[in-house]
Amino acid sequence: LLSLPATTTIASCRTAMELAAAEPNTAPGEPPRGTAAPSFKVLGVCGGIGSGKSTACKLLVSSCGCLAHIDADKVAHSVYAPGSRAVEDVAARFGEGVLKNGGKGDVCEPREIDRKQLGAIVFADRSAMADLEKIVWPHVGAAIGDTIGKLREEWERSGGTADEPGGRLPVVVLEAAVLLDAGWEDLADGVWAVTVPREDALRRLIESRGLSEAEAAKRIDAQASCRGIGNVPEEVAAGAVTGVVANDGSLSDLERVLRESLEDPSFWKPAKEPC
Ligand SMILES: CC(C)(COP(=O)(O)OP(=O)(O)OC[C@H]1O[C@@H](n2cnc3c(N)ncnc32)[C@H](O)[C@@H]1O)[C@@H](O)C(=O)NCCC(=O)NCCS
Ligand SMILES: Nc1ncnc2c1ncn2[C@@H]1O[C@H](COP(=O)(O)OP(=O)(O)OP(=O)(O)O)[C@@H](O)[C@H]1O
Repeated sequence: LLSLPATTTIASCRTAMELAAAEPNTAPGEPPRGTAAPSFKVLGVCGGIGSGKSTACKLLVSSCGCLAHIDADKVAHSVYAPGSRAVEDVAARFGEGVLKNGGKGDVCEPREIDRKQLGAIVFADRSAMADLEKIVWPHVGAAIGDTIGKLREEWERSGGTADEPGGRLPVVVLEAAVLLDAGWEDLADGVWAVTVPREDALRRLIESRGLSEAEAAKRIDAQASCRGIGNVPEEVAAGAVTGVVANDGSLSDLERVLRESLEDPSFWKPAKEPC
């Protein structure tokens, strides 16, 4: 049986077959014409806070038939498993104050990170965040690689086709704001940046997260120096970002753009020549 971490979502809404049947020019049982299918692919999705990355990734699975969604934020949280090596490395760098109960709990209890305390330090100090990233990213990258490997194995074991009932497009969606800075684009066959006008991101963060305008602005600005967030045109020109998804309309506009993008070969890295 496939055992995947709780950080992976495999949904079962519309199947690739249903999608294919809904496509006017596609024979039932075939993936929609021109999509990245049939070969197994990883789609990296980056973008700033409030741009709509999570919303887009959920739609890619629930409405567009992609296989699974890996959320790097959740993977990072799982790296701080109580008592893990990462917990001790973080405590050694940032002090016992970033541990629950200041690290002074029952000696038999595994030591746990207090993410709120840690966040208060690193979101206010870019060089502290860089130190944290150095500790955490290698664990996150390895866990993501393992999960992709398991999904690929499972896909291949199932016959590697999208044309069975319940079959889905063999596309694993990897959501990570820091995808490019962390160097995880090598895991992906395409990298999309979700973009939104600043005033829309502000409004969405104020409405959906209850942040004040000043807090929302601070969080948006804190990510402005991240690759694939503050410099999307440059990353497109360099070929690191293969597609831009403008999330400046309604949710149904977003869904339509995602479907079109999945089918557009120019939104993917060029296929590698066989050796
Ligand atoms: C600082 C931590 C403990 C705060 O945890 P908390 O649960 O309070 O916040 P959460 O993880 O949900 O992050 C809040 C927002 O900040 C963004 N964010 C988190 N880390 C980073 C980072 N290094 N650079 C830019 N944005 C980041 C997230 O994408 C999210 O939009 C946590 O974010 C963390 O460990 N960050 C470092 C690891 C990392 O880079 N994670 C991001 C993807 S792997
Ligand atoms: N096209 C849209 N129309 C209306 N609301 C939207 C749209 N896209 C996203 N939203 C809403 O905006 C809010 C932020 O979206 P979402 O959580 O997907 O952003 P995010 O980029 O994943 O943020 P974070 O980096 O914090 O995870 C959510 O409440 C979401 O429902």
